[in-house]
Amino acid sequence: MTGTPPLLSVRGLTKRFGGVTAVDHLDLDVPRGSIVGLMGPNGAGKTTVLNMVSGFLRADSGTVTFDGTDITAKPTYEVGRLGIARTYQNLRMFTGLSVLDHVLAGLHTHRRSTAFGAAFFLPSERAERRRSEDQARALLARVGLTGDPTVRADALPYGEQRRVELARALATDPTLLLLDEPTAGMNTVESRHLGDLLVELRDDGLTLMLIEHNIDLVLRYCEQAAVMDFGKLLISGPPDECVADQSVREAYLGRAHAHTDEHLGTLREDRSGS
Ligand SMILES: Nc1ncnc2c1ncn2[C@@H]1O[C@H](COP(=O)(O)OP(=O)(O)OP(=O)(O)O)[C@@H](O)[C@H]1O
Repeated sequence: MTGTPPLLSVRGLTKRFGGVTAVDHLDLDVPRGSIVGLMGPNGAGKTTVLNMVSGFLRADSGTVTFDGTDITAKPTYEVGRLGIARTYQNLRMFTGLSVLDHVLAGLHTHRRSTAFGAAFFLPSERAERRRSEDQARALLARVGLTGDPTVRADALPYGEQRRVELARALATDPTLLLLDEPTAGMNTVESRHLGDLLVELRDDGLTLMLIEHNIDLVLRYCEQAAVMDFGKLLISGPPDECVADQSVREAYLGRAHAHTDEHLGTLREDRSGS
């Protein structure tokens, strides 16, 4: 990987909300074909970074470069078209929509059908629809969802809804996948299955950046970690080195407890009081 430019490169990225500097001159690289774990205590600025990279939020300053293209000011749909997909911390299932339809919605951007063809249900449209459904079913199988795809997505257990979201994101055929707490609400076994799936996706050529609080998963599945605190990058590098770093321990545990290991199973320290 050395010598290859990173797939995603963030430089001096800054976002303020009123008096809060959510992201503060952040520099971050995501190497091609890697899984990068973005960590940090609650409120550190991680989701705001994902929001800026994916075009949901406009940066106050700094740049985001994706595959050699400056995407800093690009809107979400254009960022998506260039090959970045994301999932959300809070699930966004459409009420009443089936599992299959969620994935078809992701595939939609790649379908070549026309409004005219769809309206008159031309044979080519029927064939296209069948192809899309086959593709959607294959994607669902890929993420480990083998049940009836015609059931309502919002009726599925939480962990399975996360998988639907992943299938929807994969349906857009991304180069870079951004995942905001993909294992939230999953037990250890489900989390590890998801981690194994992420490695398979990486092996298939995808690059992934995930916000993850579970240190076990970051150590197990990520080649690189980046830890934020108060909007700034504390450290980036091999996950074991990041976790062992004193500043990281202090950020999570508070200075007084930085010498203890007791909370490092899941690094999640809520400083917001919420
Ligand atoms: N739309 C917004 N308006 C105002 N403040 C915001 C907004 N979004 C984020 N913030 C603030 O910016 C800071 C960083 O928030 P962000 O959600 O990016 O943190 P995070 O590291 O993702 O936290 P968590 O792990 O809890 O999801 C926090 O202080 C948060 O309250």
